[in-house]
Amino acid sequence: MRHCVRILGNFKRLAEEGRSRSEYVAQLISDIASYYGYNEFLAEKLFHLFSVAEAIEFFEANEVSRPVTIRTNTLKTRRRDLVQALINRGVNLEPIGKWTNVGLQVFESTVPIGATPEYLAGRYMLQAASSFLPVIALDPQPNERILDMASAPGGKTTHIAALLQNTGHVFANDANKARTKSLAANAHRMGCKNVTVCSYDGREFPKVMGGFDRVLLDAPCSGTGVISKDSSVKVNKSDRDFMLLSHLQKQLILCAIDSVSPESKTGGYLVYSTCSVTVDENEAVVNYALKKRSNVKLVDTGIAFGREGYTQYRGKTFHPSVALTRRFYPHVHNMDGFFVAKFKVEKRAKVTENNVGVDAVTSTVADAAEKVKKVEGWWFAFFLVYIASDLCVYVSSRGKTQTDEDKGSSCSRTTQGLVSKIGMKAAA
Ligand SMILES: C[S@@+](CC[C@H](N)C(=O)[O-])C[C@H]1O[C@@H](n2cnc3c(N)ncnc32)[C@H](O)[C@@H]1O
Repeated sequence: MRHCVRILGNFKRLAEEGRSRSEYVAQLISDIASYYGYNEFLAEKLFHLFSVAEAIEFFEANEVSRPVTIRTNTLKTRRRDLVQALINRGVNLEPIGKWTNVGLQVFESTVPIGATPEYLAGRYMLQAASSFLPVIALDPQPNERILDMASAPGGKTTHIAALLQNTGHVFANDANKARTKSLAANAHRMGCKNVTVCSYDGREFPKVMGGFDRVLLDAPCSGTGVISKDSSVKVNKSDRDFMLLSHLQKQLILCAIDSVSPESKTGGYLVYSTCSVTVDENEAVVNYALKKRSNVKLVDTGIAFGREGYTQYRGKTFHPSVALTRRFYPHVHNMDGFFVAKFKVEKRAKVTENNVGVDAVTSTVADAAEKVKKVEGWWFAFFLVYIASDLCVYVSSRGKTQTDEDKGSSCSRTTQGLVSKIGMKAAA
């Protein structure tokens, strides 16, 4: 491996005659796969995210556990008081960094950190540092109505509830009903009185409920950012898995966007996050959302560190604003691999009577007009838009404007207050 890395670092001078760069790269990927125990497909996918030398750092970092970190529950205590209580029990800990005023890193402990009286009393949550980031980006404001679309076991839900100081309302949803038990238990333990737990496929929103000030979509993902915690990811992911995940994430993100109220006085934001580092699950999903929903734009995440998202990757070009998204890596930030994007949702430019899927049609029409304009000139483009806008009104009135990818998502904006009808369980 070292040999290949050295040669690829100075190919012109060091390569053997007659051996191409791609031969060395293929050899290196195969060596990485066998040395670190990945299937070759995933080793290659992850390798291409970095320069050669950095790829090795990434694979090495995945072999090492990340620091144990906890989040102070400000509904029950102050960080200073928690530190004192835990020091008294023989825990050696200190603040994680300047970017969080609730996080603590545990260096060593004479007691199990997940079973102290302070833990059982809900004064803190055992939580990876990277998991703080989406909630920092979400930046919930008191009295807001917030949807956590894929929320179990509730690390981020309980963080949101704490930032709301138990005001407003958090709807904590997860499609997996069994997982909502630990979510409800965590909400209870942490003293969250503003959380309602529900179990829907996220793609049913906003049909079941909409009009949220902010939505967090911490999406189901491949987990390529948390390999140090779950090494099974190294061998159990195939090309098909990434295709299916990306497809689901695209459906979910459109529903998440449509669940945000553009009229919100204090918010109107969506945060999309994953604990994966692949482009298919991150920039490609965000870029898809930008294409499908003309009423959203990416904004700064408000997180002071992290690498910019890719705007170009292996022949794919994304919208320039995708640079506003943030990537976090184990070998760079000493935290799990993570991705965070923040969208502002604005009012739709064009509203029809039933407001179903209009954007998809108008943007397709606009795209077509743009192509025609180049070939045939302005007059023909105007003619096409005129005809097509009639078609748009016709199609949207029939409610059949969604693409295949949109279809499973039930993303109509028929927001109704169905809370009493949908069998929700109050967590507190
Ligand atoms: C990354 S985990 C969420 C972690 C959680 N946000 C936290 O901080 O504790 C992704 C979650 O998505 C849920 N999920 C998978 N498919 C879903 C869907 N179609 N709709 C809603 N939730 C889904 C999974 O059950 C899983 O709990």
